[in-house]
Amino acid sequence: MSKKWTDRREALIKLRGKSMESAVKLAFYITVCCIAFVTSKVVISFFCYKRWRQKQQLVYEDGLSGGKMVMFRNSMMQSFTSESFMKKTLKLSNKDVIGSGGYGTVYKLVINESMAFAVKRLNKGSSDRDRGFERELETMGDIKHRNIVTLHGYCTAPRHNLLIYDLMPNGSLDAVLHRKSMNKKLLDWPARYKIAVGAARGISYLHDDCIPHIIHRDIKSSNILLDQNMNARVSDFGLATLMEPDKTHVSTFVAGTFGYLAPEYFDTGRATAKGDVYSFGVVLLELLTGKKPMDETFLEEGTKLVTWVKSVVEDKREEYVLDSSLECCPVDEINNMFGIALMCLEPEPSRRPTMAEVVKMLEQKKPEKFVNGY
Ligand SMILES: Nc1ncnc2c1ncn2[C@@H]1O[C@H](COP(=O)(O)OP(=O)(O)OP(=O)(O)O)[C@@H](O)[C@H]1O
Repeated sequence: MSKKWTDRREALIKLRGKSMESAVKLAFYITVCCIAFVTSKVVISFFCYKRWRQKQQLVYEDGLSGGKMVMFRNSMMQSFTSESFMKKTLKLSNKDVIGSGGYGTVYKLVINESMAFAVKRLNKGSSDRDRGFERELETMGDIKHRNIVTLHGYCTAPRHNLLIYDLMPNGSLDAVLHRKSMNKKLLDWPARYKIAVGAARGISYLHDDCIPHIIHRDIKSSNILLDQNMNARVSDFGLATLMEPDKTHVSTFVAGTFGYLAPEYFDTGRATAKGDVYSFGVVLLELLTGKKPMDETFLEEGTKLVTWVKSVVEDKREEYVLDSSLECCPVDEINNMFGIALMCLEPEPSRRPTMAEVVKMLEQKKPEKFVNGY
């Protein structure tokens, strides 16, 4: 009797062992199947994305000039080919110049009565850098936001690289604010506030919503362009990175512009999102005072816009530094913007707000009367 029980127990144990073994095998097969399934999905998605990207681009290689033009396809671009576009860009001359900066010259390219672009001709780099240039531009081509100047395509040719942007009919904030020939009346208080909010939204989008996150590195009033409704559009993002000589090392190359650079940048040479916040603070001061960060009178007195405003605001004499054309504007709204500017200009980066926080603070105190809405 007891032997019978022992046999049964052994048989039972063997059976359990076998079923355990098959359960482990089953789990193993299920895991392998799952991994294979996920991997195949990733691979398929990758190839689908590559095909989609190819479809999104119109590529034209010009055998004669050795150039290549890539247009990111969108509804605006459907009606003409890269070939005709390239031919028109090759005809651009001095009479089409609308501006120039540290990276090159900007031309107005008119396609027809209803369509025009801004073409930026960049000084040429090495071929290695050009490959990096193309990769980065493909990323930039994906960025679409109403407060960012759209990049429609690019052209690489042996002697120059071209970037094709939306043309901003009202030029740059710098020109409207500081050039005597421009109509400063366009910039009443609500218009300035709208520009501040729009630019903040654009930069916040680059910092938080783009993957990978983008640090602009050169926020300044000449990189804030104005569309037909005086909405702010941030331009030139990524150019500082594109043009950097060697991205794999910490660079001593100063990518930004004096007067806008955060103090820590001079010590570390590292660009950060908080550095952009500082530069944006300088732009807010420009909007409030109507003065350039490196105004000649500041240089003569051995000071600069930020230092001058900080000392006056500490004494609660904001009206003394305010642009004379803003004197009749609501004091609390103006003080609010001064307060936000000073937070952005904190010497210690960790004490500065993020751009998302700046957007929120600006939106909380919007002026009641806005030009063309928000
Ligand atoms: N998309 C655009 N639409 C209309 N005007 C533009 C456009 N892009 C640039 N501009 C004009 O061309 C000028 C030069 O632009 P660019 O970006 O080359 O130099 P910058 O920003 O002034 O200086 P830096 O190159 O040193 O940053 C701008 O100030 C602006 O007036």
